[in-house]
Amino acid sequence: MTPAARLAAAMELLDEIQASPKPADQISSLYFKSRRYIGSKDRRAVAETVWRVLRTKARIDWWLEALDFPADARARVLVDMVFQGVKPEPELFQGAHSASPPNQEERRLLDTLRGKSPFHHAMPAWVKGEFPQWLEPRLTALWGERLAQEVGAMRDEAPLDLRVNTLKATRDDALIALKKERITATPTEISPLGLRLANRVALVQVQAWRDGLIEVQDEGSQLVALLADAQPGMAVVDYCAGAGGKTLALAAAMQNKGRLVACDVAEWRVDKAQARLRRAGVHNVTRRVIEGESDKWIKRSAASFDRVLVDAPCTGTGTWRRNPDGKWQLTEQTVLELVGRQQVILASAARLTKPGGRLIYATCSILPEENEEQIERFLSTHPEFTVVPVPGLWGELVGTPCPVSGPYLRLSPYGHGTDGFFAAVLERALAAVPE
Ligand SMILES: C[S@@+](CC[C@H](N)C(=O)[O-])C[C@H]1O[C@@H](n2cnc3c(N)ncnc32)[C@H](O)[C@@H]1O
Repeated sequence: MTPAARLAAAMELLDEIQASPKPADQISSLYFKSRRYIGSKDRRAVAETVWRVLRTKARIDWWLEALDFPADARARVLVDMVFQGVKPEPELFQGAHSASPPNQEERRLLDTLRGKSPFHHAMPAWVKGEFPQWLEPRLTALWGERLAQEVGAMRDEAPLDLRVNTLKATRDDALIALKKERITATPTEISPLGLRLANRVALVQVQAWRDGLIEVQDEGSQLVALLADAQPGMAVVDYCAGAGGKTLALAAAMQNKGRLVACDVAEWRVDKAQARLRRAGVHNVTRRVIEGESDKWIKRSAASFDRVLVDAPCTGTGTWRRNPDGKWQLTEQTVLELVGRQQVILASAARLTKPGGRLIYATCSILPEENEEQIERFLSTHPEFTVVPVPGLWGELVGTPCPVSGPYLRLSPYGHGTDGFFAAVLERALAAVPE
């Protein structure tokens, strides 16, 4: 592809992303799947432009509005181009599959912006920080003076983290295997099982991944799984298992011994877990599609699990580094709906916990209403559960210096270099609690 064709493709893909309510990565993979002639280098270059525009959309739109210019995909890519210091030379708009050359208005826009910093002192915090305006009061209440740094870190691209599959390798084994394939990785600081890659790689081509020595998992997610303290021989349920990211980690902690049930309402997600489990050499997992809270299996299995992990559906506000488009689709109404669903899911899953067993609630959200407030509400209606403070568990279960001092695990890209995560560990009383 010529640079001109790449530019045109970026405009086209961005346009498709903006026209669809589906996540950007889904639209992007459909786009490239239906254009097999686009090679991997070109794909990477086009995606890089599109993702950069999504990451800096508020800033770009602020400039477009200030200059009285309609904000569409083409204008956004042109503004990004000028902020990248690329001159709109005629070759960039010539030849097969190129976009049309900038018209007079567009030329004026590009001339005005040339050499300017993308940041302007008059930009409000939500524009500089690239988050929806309606979230500003909540994020300010959450982070106060740290707001700019916290949201700044959420704008950056996330690193690629791997979890070492202890069923097949130690962290040192995995490091050596990766080195043999000329892949540079460094041990993560908080998770004892994590490796962070210096550069993005296509893992399907990596033998260590194909052999199941490593799996993609954010460091924060690894820590949540470790806090669940799933042990060999236990009965464990991963209640919102999805495609099995945490199931795999739980199975490794259990050394393949005991019973691990991975359930979810979405059959297609549970199906996706199968190949991952096989690759990882996991054989103590039963996958189960449930109908929802009224599923008969839940009733039948009441009070029969030592560990119940609820990795609840959430706003994903902790994963903005990976899904920069998600934040622009989030509404207050969605938050409200999710909080309601989480409440119902948590109460339903709690029934599965044995007396003396533990219920672990986690989200990849940073919002207190999905996290601390959710737990407080649950505890007020479930007196048989109490909080087990994370710092007291950390030494034995994780072993690195504990990153939090409060009762819950709360991680953020700025504070910990992980995705934003929350986890609470609750324990069910051995005997019934009097009313
Ligand atoms: C955050 S994702 C889980 C990610 C997964 N645990 C992992 O580590 O890869 C939340 C999951 O909850 C599932 N879910 C949504 N509503 C549910 C319900 N009522 N009961 C069980 N699972 C549900 C979704 O299908 C989704 O897979």
